[in-house]
Amino acid sequence: MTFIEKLNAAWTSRNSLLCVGLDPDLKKFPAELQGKPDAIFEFCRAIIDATAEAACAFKPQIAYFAALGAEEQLERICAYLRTNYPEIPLVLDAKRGDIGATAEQYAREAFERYDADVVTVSPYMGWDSVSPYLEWKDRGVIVLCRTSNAGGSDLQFLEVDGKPLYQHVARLVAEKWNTNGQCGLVVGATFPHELAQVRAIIGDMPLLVPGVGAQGGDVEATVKAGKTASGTGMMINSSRAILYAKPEAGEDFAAAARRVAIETRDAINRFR
Ligand SMILES: O=C(O)c1cc(=O)[nH]c(=O)n1[C@@H]1O[C@H](COP(=O)(O)O)[C@@H](O)[C@H]1O
Repeated sequence: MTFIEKLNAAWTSRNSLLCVGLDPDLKKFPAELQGKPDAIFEFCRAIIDATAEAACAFKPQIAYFAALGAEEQLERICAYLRTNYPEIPLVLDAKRGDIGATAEQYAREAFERYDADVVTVSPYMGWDSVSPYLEWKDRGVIVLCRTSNAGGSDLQFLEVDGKPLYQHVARLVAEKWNTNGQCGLVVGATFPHELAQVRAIIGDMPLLVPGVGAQGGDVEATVKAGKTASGTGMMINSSRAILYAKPEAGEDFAAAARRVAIETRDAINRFR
């Protein structure tokens, strides 16, 4: 099964467009996990089990693991997802970008070491920096287009031939790079107008849409701007708002995460 087939099946069978981001930050962990040698794995496993019902995808962000030398715990989390939730796409958020020979190694890291379904990459170094990932025909590549952060405008909004650069990226990926139907784009929920522009350019290509929750993106505007005719087309990511949800009476951290994940999924579904 290819990445796109798996994602389409997950959208339909799980009735969800919510991607749960795994950005484990030790400082924010609950007291019971503090000081444990495999706290990152335990935290992520509890979050995965608590939120899987509401998720169409999981997205570990590699920096949170690599910064602590905790890649082995990321390997275990990816293996846990593969074994227990094989139907849920695993998005490795690494935002790679380098010359072809190095990109081959990054692709092996993403698709062999972590066995991810799809990896995020930067388009900045062009075709030969992205093509090594596309050699993995059953896997996916999600290219940064209009990122959720304010500073993304520094380059992505530059006018080139009368159009902003992010629109050139959208067209390039949709028309030239996506020959095997395995590409997607990142567009932030903080830019719904640009999300609609991108959707108009790319047809039904999937979008990773971070920025709801902690970054304040509007769910209604996001869904209306980015959905396809079938009411899918997006993995709408939320990380911190789910991972570090404040427990209500009687809840532990995982129950709080589950409550917020379900609320977020349902809020998204209202506008599909
Ligand atoms: O590629 C991404 O996932 C990404 C792209 C982008 O434009 N903005 C963005 O926030 N992200 C990632 O999405 C997650 C957002 O986390 P929260 O703001 O906590 O929901 C982080 O892991 C970011 O690294």
